Amino acid sequence: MILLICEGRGVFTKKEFGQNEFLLPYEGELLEKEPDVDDTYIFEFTFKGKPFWVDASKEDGSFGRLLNDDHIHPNCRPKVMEIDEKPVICFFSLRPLSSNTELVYDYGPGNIYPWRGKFGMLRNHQKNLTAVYLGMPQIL
Ligand SMILES: C[S@@+](CC[C@H](N)C(=O)[O-])C[C@H]1O[C@@H](n2cnc3c(N)ncnc32)[C@H](O)[C@@H]1O
Repeated sequence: MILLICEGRGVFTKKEFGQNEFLLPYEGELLEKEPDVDDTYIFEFTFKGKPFWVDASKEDGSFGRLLNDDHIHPNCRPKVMEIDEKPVICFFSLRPLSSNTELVYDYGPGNIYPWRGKFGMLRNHQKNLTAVYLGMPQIL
């Protein structure tokens, strides 16, 4: 995990991945009712026609909750998997990824993401320049 100037924390690969490879899960509390908390770390999805939410607001040391948004050049995507009859959100690579690549996915449509303006575009082209190391990165 690395701290970025604009986005806060971000998750980077520490090895190569092939296309469509499993990367990591989005861990948190699985809920069948919309939680009444700040939605920063809430992942909403449908499974078997029903709405679900994963509440990852707890700082539990997991990485899935720390992936940033890039709706223009996402390099991974969340997929709803079924494990023990329960839905689990797993991220898969959209293309081969080299080591030291920030994992980013498209948070979805909407005008609710303030960074998707001028500065978001700037970031997409200057990513290498805005990344700074603060502490030890962790291995995925
Ligand atoms: C699920 S968290 C991602 C991890 C977050 N960076 C952190 O440090 O905890 C979502 C939040 O990250 C930030 N974020 C995500 N993608 C971003 C982007 N492309 N540009 C700027 N901020 C972003 C926003 O503050 C957003 O509310």
